Amino acid sequence: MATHVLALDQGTTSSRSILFDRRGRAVASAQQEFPQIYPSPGHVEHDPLAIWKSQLKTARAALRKAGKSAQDVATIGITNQRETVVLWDRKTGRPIDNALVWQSRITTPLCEKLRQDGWEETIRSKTGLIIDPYFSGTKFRYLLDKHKLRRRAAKGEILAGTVDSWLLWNLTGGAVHATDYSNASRTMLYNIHTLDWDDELLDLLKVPRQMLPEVRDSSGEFGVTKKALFGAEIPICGVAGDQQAATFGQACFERGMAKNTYGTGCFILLNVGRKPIAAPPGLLTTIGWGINGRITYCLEGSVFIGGAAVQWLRDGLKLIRKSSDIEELAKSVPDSGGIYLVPAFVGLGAPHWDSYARGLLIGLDRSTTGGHIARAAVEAMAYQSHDVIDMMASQSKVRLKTLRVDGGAAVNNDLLQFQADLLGKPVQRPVITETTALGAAYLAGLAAKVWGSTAELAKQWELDREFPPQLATSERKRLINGWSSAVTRSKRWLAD
Ligand SMILES: Nc1ncnc2c1ncn2[C@@H]1O[C@H](COP(=O)(O)OP(=O)(O)O)[C@@H](O)[C@H]1O
Ligand SMILES: O=P(O)(O)OC[C@H](O)CO
Repeated sequence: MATHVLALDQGTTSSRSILFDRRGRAVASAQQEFPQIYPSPGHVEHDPLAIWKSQLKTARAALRKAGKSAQDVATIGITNQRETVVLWDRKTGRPIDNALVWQSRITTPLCEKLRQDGWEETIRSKTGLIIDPYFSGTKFRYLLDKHKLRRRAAKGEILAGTVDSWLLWNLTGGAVHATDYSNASRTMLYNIHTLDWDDELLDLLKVPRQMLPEVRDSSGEFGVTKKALFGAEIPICGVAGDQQAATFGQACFERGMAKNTYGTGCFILLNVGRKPIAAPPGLLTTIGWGINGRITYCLEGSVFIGGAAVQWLRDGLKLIRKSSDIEELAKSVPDSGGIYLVPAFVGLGAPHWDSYARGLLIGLDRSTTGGHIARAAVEAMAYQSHDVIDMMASQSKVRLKTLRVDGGAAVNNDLLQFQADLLGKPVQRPVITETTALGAAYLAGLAAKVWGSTAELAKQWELDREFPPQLATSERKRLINGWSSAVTRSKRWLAD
């Protein structure tokens, strides 16, 4: 009997596949990086075929490593870097151009124009999003304009989608053009109240509905893989954007439960229940997942530079050799010595959304060492996450019950302790931190009846370590005031 679930985790810098058993344990995994393409400053692209080929290769490798075949796999779940868009030809399956990656700022002028024309409120109320090049809508329009494909798109000859749809199309041999609620909610074209592509916004961005995927439950049927790919057909029963999948993998099933993923950036999602509550300033309302047509909504705050600041210390300043060395260097000093690093390297994301802000290191004197800077870089992840979580908790009327954490930098105990200290709330790290892939596996496995209910999944969540807050309120306030004034100084740097 097929008892395993294969998760395909298509990330920004690499494709990963993990095979899970019934108890949610990773049996085997494989990962492959693929090239990042930077055609001009602020513009990032991927080759869609490199995405597909690397994903397929890792899926096959994970099965091989586990000594399993397609017959052992009950279902596949897909999770993906979000907002990144691909256009392809329905007949040939060939991509029209490189994928425009979520980080790309290429549509900044178009977004500026939408803002000037007063679309902010309409877009916010319909989609839960703010106007920013981050989201897919303006990217679809950019590619349609660039290749003059609107007429063919309107006839359904050109298809468009986020990375999940692109993988689904290839996995099913061109039989299925679909996405799930969570990915659709990141396009700036999807109405999160009516649960449909929004005609007014499609018109505004001149995106023909015919090219867009059908939107389905995150946990449900998405077709089967083409037999030639794995030797037998495997049902695909789960799809979700990677941050939503991580929230699901962390078993944040109840209102008030939140997760923070500390990776290149930091992505915080708070489950707010069955109603799409309006987000506080600077935050987004987004769809977490849909199961049997029932939607769970989340508030989201995305911090663009988290662990990437540690990479900068490694590659730019050469203060450390590998990312994990940051821990020892940071421990060489008792505190940051009043140093703050605001890593606004690509502007600031939530809750500030200032694309003109730039990085700032402040408070230096002759006693400053690499240790202080290392500490400031780690603390910056916690400060930025604090700003988002504080805004979520104080202005949304949803009480934060738990903060669960994951991502590559969540191995850093000092970071998590500092986070708990800043929030005045405990932080919980689970045993399994591959929560993105696990979430995709759970969504697929629920639909394929590998697991019976979310209650059963919640029981599988296991605590590795809890970090209780230890700092006095006055000290917490002092630190946060210092941080806030550093952030203020970094804002609008380029604009001025
Ligand atoms: N011990 C550590 N302390 C702080 N940051 C770390 C540590 N180990 C890794 N990182 C950072 O975590 C990030 C990698 O996390 P990961 O979840 O793999 O990222 P992503 O999925 O966004 O590529 C890198 O930016 C790296 O610098
Ligand atoms: O691929 P990641 O982990 O960097 O995640 C990217 C996010 O989905 C962008 O919104």
